[in-house]
Amino acid sequence: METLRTSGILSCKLPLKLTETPLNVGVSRRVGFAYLRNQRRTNIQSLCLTKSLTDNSGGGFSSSSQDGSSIVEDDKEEGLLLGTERDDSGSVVGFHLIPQSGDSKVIDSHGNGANVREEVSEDIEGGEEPATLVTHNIVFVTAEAAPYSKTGGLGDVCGSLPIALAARGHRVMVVSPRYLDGGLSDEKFAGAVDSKCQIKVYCFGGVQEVGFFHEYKAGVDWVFVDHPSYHRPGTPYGDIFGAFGDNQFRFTLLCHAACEAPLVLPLGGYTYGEKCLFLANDWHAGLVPVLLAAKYRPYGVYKDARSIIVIHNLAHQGVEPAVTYKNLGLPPEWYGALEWVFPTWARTHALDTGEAVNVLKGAIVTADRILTVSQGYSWEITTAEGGYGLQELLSSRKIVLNGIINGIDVKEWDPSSDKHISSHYSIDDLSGKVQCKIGLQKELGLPSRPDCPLIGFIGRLDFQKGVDLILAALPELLQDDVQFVMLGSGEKQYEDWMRVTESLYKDKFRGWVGFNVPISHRITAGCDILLMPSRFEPCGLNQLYAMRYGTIPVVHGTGGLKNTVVNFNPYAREGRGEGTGWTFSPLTRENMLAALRVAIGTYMEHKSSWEELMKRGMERESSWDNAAVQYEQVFKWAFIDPPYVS
Ligand SMILES: Nc1ncnc2c1ncn2[C@@H]1O[C@H](COP(=O)(O)OP(=O)(O)O[C@H]2O[C@H](CO)[C@@H](O)[C@H](O)[C@H]2O)[C@@H](O)[C@H]1O
Repeated sequence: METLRTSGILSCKLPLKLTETPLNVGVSRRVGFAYLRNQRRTNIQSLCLTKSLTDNSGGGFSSSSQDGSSIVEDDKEEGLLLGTERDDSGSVVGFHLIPQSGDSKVIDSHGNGANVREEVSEDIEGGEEPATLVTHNIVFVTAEAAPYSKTGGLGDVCGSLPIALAARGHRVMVVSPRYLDGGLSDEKFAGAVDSKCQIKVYCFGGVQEVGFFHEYKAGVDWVFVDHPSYHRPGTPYGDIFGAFGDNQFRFTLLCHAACEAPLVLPLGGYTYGEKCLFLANDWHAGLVPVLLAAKYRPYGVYKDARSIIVIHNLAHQGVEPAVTYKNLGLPPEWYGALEWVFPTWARTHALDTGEAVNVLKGAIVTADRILTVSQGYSWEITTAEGGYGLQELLSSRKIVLNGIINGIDVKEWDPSSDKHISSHYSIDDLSGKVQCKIGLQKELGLPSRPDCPLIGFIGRLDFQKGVDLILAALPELLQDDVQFVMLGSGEKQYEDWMRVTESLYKDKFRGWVGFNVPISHRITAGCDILLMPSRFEPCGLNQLYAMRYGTIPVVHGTGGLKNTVVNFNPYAREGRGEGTGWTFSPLTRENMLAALRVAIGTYMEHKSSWEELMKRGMERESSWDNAAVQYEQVFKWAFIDPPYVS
């Protein structure tokens, strides 16, 4: 089958700088200790020549070895203790360098400076604990990455987690489409230059020429896959007429391109090589683990790579009619991996056999590990209520299923420096918050009333976010002396409802239909309460932003909301109180109204409790640092096991 060729290598127009290191299989497998040392010297020398690296600070530096993991090297020959880390099958999965003393440093392959990385100690049979630094070549594959593209939380995560991992010494690439819509947003891609490297992707009955653009920023290689199908008005997924009909094609291209990128792109002079760790995000990237198993490993490529499917939202699985399987560039015998049969009740007519392909299912049965964005959600997806039909499959892989709560970009979301808000404030001086509230009321044309409780909602207007509950409860809620602002876009019925409600409650309600990041910051800062009645919420970011801005979340106790918002208890800790918001459950209009009314009552009548609530939320550690450490643990587990599909 044509698609089995790793055609990208052959058709890459840019001559690779590292011609002495063939991009073939088994580089890492043949690596013996002596070979490795020599090879590393060669690499480091050429790295120094290419990039004029200097490291005068002592300690050491690292190179990215051709096979993947970075090796921290002491610059004194006699100080070097290097050991290979092997898995059960004897494959090299990492390298240990144990410096004799002093700090170890990691220099990224772009030579843009040294990153001092926390040392990770490993127990070695009860004796002294030498430091072990194992870093990885990580390839994020995602349909969106902020600030280049963002329609929701996926963009936020894939725009900030890679930076956090790069700062910890990993070599990180993010592969995402180069969306151009002919408007102002195209400027976001202005810093990405054409790599002049093109590959051929064999799929959908033909051959597609795909290019790569590249920008190195914040320690990360941002790689944008270029193809005419990404150049059109609308969001990454659709336009005013709905979802694009060719999304399966567009994201198939993304996955094929992402699998080739580490092999063909000499970023900063070096390819990432075969020993990568792919983080495939949601169904759009779900073909990556399948391609590794079906297209590459049978031909000896990516034998030592690992893949993790990161599920941000199980409700979207990339399901299309079974006949489309032949378009995906996969060998026919792998059909079973994607095979999906709808239950009888879900079929549309008597002749509907219910046969389909499900890309996310393919990822779940081929990825080495599965991650979700909170512990709560990692359990929910194994249940009939939260599994969207995949619960049994996910349960069968429970042993490799973990949840890690998302972090947030604490620089972008910082009330003491946020460029989008009218006044700055911090936990030590909250006075600016009321200015933000007044500013928001003015901007939206609401009466300027600093004492009136202002409730906000930000998010997609759809079933997941529980907008129907807000719609059902608002007429009653607006009987009280409150103001309510909503920012969102999505289902037309809700957008229309927002417009009508605004005209009915001119002094109390404002609905901003659309996607507007600066306004989302101003609502987060200006409101007193943020409402999130999500039916399910894998993690949720808005409640994290809200807490950081001293805005109290009132949320349905589900998934990541339950894991991140601690219910307010004024009597805990000998009357000093604890909690950062309110969680209600089960999800009913009455429960939501009751929780809101308790929150409003506390705001009106217990000012000091309210301030304590605000401060506890603002103090909460939400940076990516914690999450990045947990991700590293999962990476480690991924490399301990042999590839799930070899
Ligand atoms: N109209 C608008 N204008 C401006 N900004 C808007 C907006 N509507 C939404 N946003 C922003 O988009 C992001 C949405 O974050 P969510 O966590 O709600 O993610 P979402 O449901 O998209 O993603 C999924 O992935 C994320 C990441 O893993 C999970 O947190 C989440 O639970 C899961 O459903 C936030 O930054 C929010 O401020």
